[in-house]
Amino acid sequence: MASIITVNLPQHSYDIMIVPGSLGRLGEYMANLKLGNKVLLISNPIIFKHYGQKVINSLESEGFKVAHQILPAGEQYKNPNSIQKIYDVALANHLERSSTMIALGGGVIGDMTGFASATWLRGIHFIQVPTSLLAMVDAAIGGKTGVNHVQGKNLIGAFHQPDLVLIDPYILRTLPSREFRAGMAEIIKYGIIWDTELFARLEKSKNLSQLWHIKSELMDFILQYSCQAKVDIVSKDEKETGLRTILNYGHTIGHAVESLTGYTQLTHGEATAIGMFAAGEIAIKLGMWTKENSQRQNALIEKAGLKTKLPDSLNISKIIDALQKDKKVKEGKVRFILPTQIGGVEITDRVPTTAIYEVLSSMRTRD
Ligand SMILES: NC(=O)c1ccc[n+]([C@@H]2O[C@H](COP(=O)([O-])OP(=O)(O)OC[C@H]3O[C@@H](n4cnc5c(N)ncnc54)[C@H](O)[C@@H]3O)[C@@H](O)[C@H]2O)c1
Ligand SMILES: O=C(O)C(=O)C[C@@H](O)[C@H](O)[C@H](O)COP(=O)(O)O
Ligand SMILES: [Zn+2]
Repeated sequence: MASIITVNLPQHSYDIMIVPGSLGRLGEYMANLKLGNKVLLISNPIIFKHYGQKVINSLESEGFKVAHQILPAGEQYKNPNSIQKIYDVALANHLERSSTMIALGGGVIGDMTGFASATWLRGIHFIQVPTSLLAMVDAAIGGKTGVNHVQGKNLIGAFHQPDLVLIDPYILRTLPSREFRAGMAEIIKYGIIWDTELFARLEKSKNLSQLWHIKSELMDFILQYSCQAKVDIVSKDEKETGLRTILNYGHTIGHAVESLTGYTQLTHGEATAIGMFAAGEIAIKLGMWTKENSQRQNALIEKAGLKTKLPDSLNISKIIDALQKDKKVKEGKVRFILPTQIGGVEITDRVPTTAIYEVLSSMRTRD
């Protein structure tokens, strides 16, 4: 079922189109936006092989002049070096202020293309064509763009909203199951921080770990409600001065774990699941939410095939140190998003280090 969600922001509004089979119509949708005719398509080898030519044909049939740049796949390549490569191609192809960069990929390609488009000529047009579940429900929406620093996740970046987000759910058919499960982590996040109806639907579903076990009506519901949750939050607080911070649920510990494992061991969704489990345990310790609710959250995480143990290689003190590099740190204090009920969280800087230490210790596979 097709649907359009409009993101209404003070400076720049745009549509998220969720339309099955729409990838081959990207050129048509873009033509309607009346953007300049030069386009730089950014993708990775895996995704480009599946979908690149279809997208190029669609754009060229509408008269767009298309250049493309393929970047290596993987979170470890989400770095300033890849951005330099995008700039080089933008220069070689004379991209102008009216030109557009298109991200055809998961969150890694989306975040990097967004950042390159935010900074090239101080900002050009940008279109998100998310291909992973995680990017469809989260990364492609809301204008957070950027790259990692070796020591910290997404430390370099900019807010830059896209002109269009085109979601073609059929593309998910080629997504590896591990990546599907990673997307489920952010979907469960919306259930905890915002939407009790979404949470209840996830609870009712027998399987959340494989696309082919989920009925298409449920998948439609999940895409629609997750995108809507993100839009509701971002449209109230575009630049994360308050409410938007709750979208970081599970990311405080999750990001530390990602950077300490060199961005290679865990997917972003897997690290977020670990972070949500930890946040739940910390909230129980502080008397902020019940064991029963925590079990409901953790049952969804498990149903999505996501693990909640820390990788063996990690040292707990190093995780605690790494929390200091989180972007939410304010006046030297680490801020956590902790659950208080299903559909509600609180932002707090009052988490004793001992509580973090105890929880993380309990999450090791060995003592
Ligand atoms: N900007 C934001 O608001 C935001 C939100 C959430 C996450 N993120 C970022 O997004 C990134 C994670 O995104 P991700 O989970 O999409 O990872 P990803 O971009 O690395 O993609 C995951 C893997 O799936 C493959 N893939 C993607 N779509 C495919 C398809 N349709 N068919 C076959 N293979 C496909 C990719 O090639 C890649 O190997 C992280 O860097 C995270 O920080 C950003
Ligand atoms: O859009 C947001 O805001 C989020 O926090 C969404 C997160 O899922 C996402 O991983 C985001 O990139 C994290 O933001 P950061 O500011 O902590 O890097
Ligand atoms: Zn995330």
